[in-house]
Amino acid sequence: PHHSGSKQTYWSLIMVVLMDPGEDPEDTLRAHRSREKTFIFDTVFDQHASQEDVYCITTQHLVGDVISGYNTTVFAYGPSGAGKTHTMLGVDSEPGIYLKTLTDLFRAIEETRDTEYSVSMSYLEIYNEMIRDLLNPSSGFLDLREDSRGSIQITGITEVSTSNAQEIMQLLTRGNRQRTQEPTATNRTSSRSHAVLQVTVRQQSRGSDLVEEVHVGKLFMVDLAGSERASQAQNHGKRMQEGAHINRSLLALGNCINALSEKGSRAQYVNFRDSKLTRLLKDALGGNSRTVMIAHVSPASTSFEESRTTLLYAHRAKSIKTRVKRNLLTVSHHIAQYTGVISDLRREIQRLESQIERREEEKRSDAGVRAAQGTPRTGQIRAQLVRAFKEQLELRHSLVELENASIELHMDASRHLLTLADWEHETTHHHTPDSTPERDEEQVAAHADGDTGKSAESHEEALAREEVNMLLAEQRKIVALKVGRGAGHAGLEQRLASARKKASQLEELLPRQAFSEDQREVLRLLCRTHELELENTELQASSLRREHLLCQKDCVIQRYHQHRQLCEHVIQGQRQLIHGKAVLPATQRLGLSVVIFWKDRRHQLPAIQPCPPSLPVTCIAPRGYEQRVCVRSTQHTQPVRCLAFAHLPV
Ligand SMILES: Nc1ncnc2c1ncn2[C@@H]1O[C@H](COP(=O)(O)OP(=O)(O)OP(=O)(O)O)[C@@H](O)[C@H]1O
Repeated sequence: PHHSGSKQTYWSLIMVVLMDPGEDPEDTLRAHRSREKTFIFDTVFDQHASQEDVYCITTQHLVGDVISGYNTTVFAYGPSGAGKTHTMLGVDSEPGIYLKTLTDLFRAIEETRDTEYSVSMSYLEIYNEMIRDLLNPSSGFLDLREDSRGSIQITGITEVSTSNAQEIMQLLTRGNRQRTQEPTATNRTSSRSHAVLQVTVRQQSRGSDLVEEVHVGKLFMVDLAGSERASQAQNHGKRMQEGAHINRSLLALGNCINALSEKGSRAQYVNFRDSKLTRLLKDALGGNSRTVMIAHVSPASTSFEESRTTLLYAHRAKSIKTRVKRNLLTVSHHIAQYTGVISDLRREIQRLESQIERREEEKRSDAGVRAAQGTPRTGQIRAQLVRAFKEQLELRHSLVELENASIELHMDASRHLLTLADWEHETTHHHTPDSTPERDEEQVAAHADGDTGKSAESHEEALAREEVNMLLAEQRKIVALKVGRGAGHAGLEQRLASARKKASQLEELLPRQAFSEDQREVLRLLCRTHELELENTELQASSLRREHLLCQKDCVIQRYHQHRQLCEHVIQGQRQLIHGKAVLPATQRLGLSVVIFWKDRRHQLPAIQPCPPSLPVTCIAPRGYEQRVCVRSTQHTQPVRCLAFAHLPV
């Protein structure tokens, strides 16, 4: 029942009862074999639901999500002729979800001030496992590719930017006319392909001077081809072949839905690669997307089987859990800024060069000042001077790029080290409370033997360490490129210094007497440009350094936080011992319980290692650790309950 008291109708139906048409209510003997089934969904619409009702309840809430940078998907699923295209595209008098969503999206964007948005859309169909651009059908079949981040791209697809709802409806209707439609036994205008309308919303806001934040929200609206039973569809030849393709991709979709809905209870391999449709909907199905599935069924008794399979699919799809995260891209401005400075300077040089040329031509035509013109040698020197200046610019550009790469590498390495530290913290945390003296002794012995504890080290940790080593090696290479590798391998810095020297030598070579005032002016301008460029570069470098410092400070804060947690954990343990809450193993009760911090040389993080209770205690720091506290005691005749040493890093 729906209440139409207000302007908007609210639907509170959530149950579908699928009744078996072959069932005789009088036949009590077959009652227990009834195929009647009840399904519960988030919402159910009956034949009275308007396009507005369906849109408001299923899709409207996704508009805000897309604007905030989330991936969202709506797809219409169901047998042929059940009304999928009607729901998604609709007709001019009753437009469907496509147009209503886009209208709301543009309205929401218009209402938001101070933020820059750009919206683009593409419309494609998957017909017989081939992708066609519905906005530019003459472009042939397009390729589907997965980029390095795992997101799906369609190469060469037309992206249209428009905010006019009318224009969009025209585009979509025109696009839909290009869609492969054929009359079938079940639908006069049956869509023989899957249609996908993709809307991308980019929201740009300047977070700081250096880093720009970009939220990219994607909305997929999918009108699937109708599933059909070959026997009922009575299709032949081409139609049958299409039907087979449609059914195959829908089967692949069904398999994915099955596998995904069973995830969690038991591990399942989800094969998205079986069809273009599932590859395209990968994120929408089980990844980073808020997804709405609108299942369509016909109330006709002749459609009982289709309705049953559709409802079963939809029911399974309901249990799929996706992991949604906001798509945030941070665009580094470092390189852009430096490149900006350099191209400004290039423009300046060009201006100076044309000025020189212009002046020279003016002088050539002016016979009176011919004497003041430089000799051919002067012209050569001047050309060399400009070349030297250009060389300096190129070198500076390369240096800036190297600096940026080095910083990125450093930050990557820091992140890896923090993860490793976390891992170490976790393992220690894990080992300490339930460590037995025997195990502790084994561990220390293993460390003493020079074993770094590789057996205990997980494969992931080994990989992470390898990655850190690679990053550090890369960093060393960059340093070598910058400062050089001894004789014969001059670094960029050295080359820049010699280019500077060369330029000043050339300036010295210019014959002073033959200098016209114009030439002097040109050189003065060149010098000024040099100075400005230097100032600029220095400013950029210092802001880069500042940001790097902030980043480093973040890392340090995080490290201290981890360290504090570790200390709290130790203190808590010791308190428990003091108050007698924790029971020590018999051997330990008579011995010395010592907690020692070792300082990790590589990333300056403390590692906690309980010592064996047997006395005397000799602590050997594991390889890679710097020993900060060493406890040696032979004095304990009395049982010592607890001693704790905590050596905090400076
Ligand atoms: N709720 C509705 N109100 C009015 N007409 C409808 C409704 N649903 C469907 N129709 C009409 O029924 C016919 C079939 O619907 P539609 O083409 O949307 O089905 P479909 O599921 O997309 O089929 P196929 O998978 O074969 O493409 C169309 O003429 C459509 O206008």
